Amino acid sequence: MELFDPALLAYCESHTSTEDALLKKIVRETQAKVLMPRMLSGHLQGKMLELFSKMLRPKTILEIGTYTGYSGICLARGLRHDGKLITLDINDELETMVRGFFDESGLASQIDYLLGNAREIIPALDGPFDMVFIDADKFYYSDYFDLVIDKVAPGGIILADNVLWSGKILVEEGQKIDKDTRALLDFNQKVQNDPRVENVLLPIRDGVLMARKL
Ligand SMILES: C[S@@+](CC[C@H](N)C(=O)[O-])C[C@H]1O[C@@H](n2cnc3c(N)ncnc32)[C@H](O)[C@@H]1O
Repeated sequence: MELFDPALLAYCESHTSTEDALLKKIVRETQAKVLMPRMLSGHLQGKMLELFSKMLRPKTILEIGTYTGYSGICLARGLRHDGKLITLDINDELETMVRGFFDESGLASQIDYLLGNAREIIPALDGPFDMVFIDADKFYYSDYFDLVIDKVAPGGIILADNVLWSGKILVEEGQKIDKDTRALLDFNQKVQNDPRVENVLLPIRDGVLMARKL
C-alpha cells in the first residue's frame, strides 16, 4: 500500500532542506549497486533524523541496521563534538562502501561501525544511549527494545522505523498475519503499554515510532 500521495511527498521534499552531495551519492550508489535500495531512509526521513539529533545533541547514539550508512550519517551530524555513533549491521558485504561514505562524511572518527548480529553485540555495549534508531530485522524489534531500554538515558529517545509496514498493520477480521507484521503489531503495542516511556507514532514514510524514556 502506498501510504502517501507521491505528489504530496514531492511537495514535502521540496520544502525540506536540500539533500547534500554526499547523501545524494549514497542514494545513487545504493540504487545502482545494492539490493533493496528502498531500505534506505531517504531525504525526508533522513533530515528528520538529523534535526532530532541536532535538537538532542546526543553523546552516544546506537543505530541497529546501518545498511549503506545514509541514516547513520544523518544521525551522526547531531552528535556533540566528543560524541559517538555506534552503528551495527550483520551484512559485511557493504563494509568497504559504507566505510568510504563514513570517511567522506568527515565523521568517521566519531563512528564505531560494528559488524555482526545486533542481538549478540548489544548486550556487550555500555550505555547510556541518548538516542537509539531501530531499523534492522522487524521480527526482533521487541527484543531490540528490551535489550536497549535499560541502557537509554532518562530523556533519551528510541526511534523505530517501518512500524506501519506499508499499512499491513491494519489487519481485517479473520485475515492471516505474516510473522513480520505480527512482530510489528506486538512491538507497537508493547511500546504503547510501557510505563517507562512516552511515545508518538509519526506517520512519516513507512511510520516512525518515537519513544522518550521517562
Ligand atoms: C532497513 S536497512 C537499514 C537502513 C538504514 N538504517 C538507513 O536508513 O539507511 C536494515 C539493515 O539491517 C541489517 N540487519 C538485519 N538483521 C540484522 C541483525 N540481526 N543484526 C544487525 N543488522 C541486521 C540488514 O543487513 C540491513 O542492512
